[in-house]
Amino acid sequence: MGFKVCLNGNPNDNTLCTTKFKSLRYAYFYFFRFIITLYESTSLKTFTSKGLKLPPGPPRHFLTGNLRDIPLNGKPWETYDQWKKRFASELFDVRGAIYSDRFQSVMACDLGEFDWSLVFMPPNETWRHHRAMLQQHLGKTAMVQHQITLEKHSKTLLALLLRKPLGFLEHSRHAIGAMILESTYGLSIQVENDPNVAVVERAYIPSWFPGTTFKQKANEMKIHVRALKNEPFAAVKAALKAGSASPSFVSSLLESQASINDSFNNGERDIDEELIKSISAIIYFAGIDTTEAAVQVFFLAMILFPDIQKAAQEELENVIGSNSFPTFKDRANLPYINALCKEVLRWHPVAPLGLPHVLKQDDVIGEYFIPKGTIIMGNSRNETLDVYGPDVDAFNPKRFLKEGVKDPDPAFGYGRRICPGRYMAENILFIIVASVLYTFDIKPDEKNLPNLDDFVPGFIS
Ligand code: HEM
Repeated sequence: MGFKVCLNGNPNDNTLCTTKFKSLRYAYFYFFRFIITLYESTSLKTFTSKGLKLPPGPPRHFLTGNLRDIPLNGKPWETYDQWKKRFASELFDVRGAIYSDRFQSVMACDLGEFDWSLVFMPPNETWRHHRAMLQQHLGKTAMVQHQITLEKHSKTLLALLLRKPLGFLEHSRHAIGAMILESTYGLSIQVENDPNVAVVERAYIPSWFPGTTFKQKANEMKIHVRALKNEPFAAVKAALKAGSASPSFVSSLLESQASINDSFNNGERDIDEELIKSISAIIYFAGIDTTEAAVQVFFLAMILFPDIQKAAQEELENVIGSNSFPTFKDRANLPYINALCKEVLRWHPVAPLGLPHVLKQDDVIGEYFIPKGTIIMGNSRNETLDVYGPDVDAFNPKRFLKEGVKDPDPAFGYGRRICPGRYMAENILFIIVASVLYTFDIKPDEKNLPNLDDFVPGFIS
């Protein structure tokens, strides 16, 4: 398993590197960095006296540590891959109990009031409880109950594509959002100007807005995040009261609140409204950008590899014929389409460096000392390339048709933090891929061919 031991154990460094510091902010930064350097040199003495050393890594600079080594442009996963070849080890699974913490993002948790989100929670009782609840809704067996909704919105996508093919990016986001919102809240999503879609979409930080200050952004985020949690939830409550609620995760939780309270931990931990709001809101928040990006990778691959597109269309035609649309019932008979979906996740994992895990307590691996607070990032991009043989850069679904080939699981993260929405994501990807390829040919704009170097680095690439 590949991973990157991140630098100097200061969880704030990654946050700092993406923020533009000016004048006074620089002064604050260097002052605190100086204090941290002093602190680190003291703790360094403690473990070097025991014959231990820090894991190998790029040499650190005075005051800035390894901050300047973090590549901000290009393809950072390639730099981390070079580091991994020298520094790799096994951590997330075997030592998952201590390598599953998160760093507390001040912007998201304190200023943006995102501390209810399980993505940022430390791995405590509350986090375990939230994950167990999500499992009921997003686990492998729970998927059957969402498939009708997913099929319905895949057809909405086809209708939108027929009307305006060049809007394929916005149509895909709309369809994925509708699938997630309808299965979670039972809300019927309008094709245009849906009020619930507008509410949840606004919860994304408006970082593009020129002149927006850090504080303004945080205040705005707070308002939209509260709306994301409260408004779709309030709509379900109102529908339940009026007797018009469609079955959904939220409605079933609200209806069975009392009985669930008795069965969970013998009633020690309540399923209150706050909990229902938090776990349902995180589904949209964590699921939309990631799944949308995977669908974008699919479109890109189909443009670049027309022979693969053709092979997939032939399978669909042979299995489904010409009088119907693909459904989940066809899935078992569509091995090439299933393999193509896996190849989308492997070829360009949309979260190429996963989400940072943080070490909860000091640890020793061999002769190395890993200080508490060290950030560990799985190099998922590298993981999904490494194990699949020499033609790793090629988009080749056939690799997944061979016996015993591993699924591209690192695309969904690691250990105890592995993405709880992965089955939902795979289901959405399948129905979109099958429906779109069955109905349309995807062709590039010859004058404006996409370039593989145009992938933008970031949590989602
Ligand atoms: C192709 C689509 C998706 C990809 C590639 C993806 C990938 C990831 C990754 C890499 C992580 C971090 C795991 C770690 O820390 O090791 C994560 C976490 C998470 N994902 Fe996904 N995800 C996808 C779709 C979804 C969907 C559809 C949902 C919800 C329905 C979802 C919900 C979550 C949540 C709640 C977490 C936080 C888990 C925790 O911190 O304990 N994801 N995902």
